[in-house]
Amino acid sequence: MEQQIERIGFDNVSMDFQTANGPLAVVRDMSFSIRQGDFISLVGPSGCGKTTLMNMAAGFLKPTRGTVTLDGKEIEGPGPDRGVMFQEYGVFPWLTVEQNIAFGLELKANSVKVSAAEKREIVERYLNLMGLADFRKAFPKTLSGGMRQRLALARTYAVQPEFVLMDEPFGALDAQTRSAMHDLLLEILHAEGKTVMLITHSVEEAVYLSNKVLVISARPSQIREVVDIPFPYPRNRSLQETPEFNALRSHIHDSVMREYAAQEAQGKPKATA
Ligand SMILES: Nc1ncnc2c1ncn2[C@@H]1O[C@H](COP(=O)(O)OP(=O)(O)OP(=O)(O)O)[C@@H](O)[C@H]1O
Repeated sequence: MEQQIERIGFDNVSMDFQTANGPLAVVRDMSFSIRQGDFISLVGPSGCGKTTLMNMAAGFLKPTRGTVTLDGKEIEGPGPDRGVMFQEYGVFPWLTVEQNIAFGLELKANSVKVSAAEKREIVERYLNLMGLADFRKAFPKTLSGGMRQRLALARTYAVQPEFVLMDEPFGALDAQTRSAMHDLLLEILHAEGKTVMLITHSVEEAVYLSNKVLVISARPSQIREVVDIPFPYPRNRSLQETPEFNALRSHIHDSVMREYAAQEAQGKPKATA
């Protein structure tokens, strides 16, 4: 079964940061697998190390101990196989909408041959898919928040990464736009079959989008719970009205709140770096 193949593996991973107040143990002995086709969400208290874990998968950070692997090989750095989308830095303000989408392709062209015609076709495809075709010459500052987010998604997707790593990508959006982005994302994933790692503070978002939710504990973080989300794809909004959805949501919510309380009890994070 495709679903069972491990693609990204965290094997006994620990991360300590050196801070002005001494070493800070952020991640401790964490092991988990992201399998082909998974949509896996990480939820947990603020500052517990979710971004740190994503940065390791992206290849921006190496663990202090343990290994993070891609198809069994240790991850040594970033690559076009992993598209990363952050909340704030998804788009370049000095490039137009179409230039932003094309940007990743320029980088990719260094490693994989992409012809000019192919590039145009990919840019067109994502302009249309994201409803941005009429804004191709616009600069990001003239777009709404939702449009900018769609642009960021288009840019990440245009490179056609196998993995999409997203850190709170919808955090700044209003509820309606956020909800529309969820459905757009599910639609694209259904069409293109990607493997996704999402960090979110919204338990509802995690349950709606994922097939697996990892509840991360207070620091030094470990996996408190792995919750399988059994709803088949494609999903739609009516799922959120079901008792099964609500039961999972409140279970995960309670679990996260316990970790928030545990982290509060440890005192405020000492690191300011
Ligand atoms: N380069 C660094 N040097 C020192 N400390 C760091 C560094 N990067 C992160 N930290 C600390 O590690 C902890 C975990 O940070 P991280 O950003 O991974 O948490 P998070 O779970 O993503 O938080 P949030 O949900 O608030 O975004 C924090 O206390 C942070 O201050």
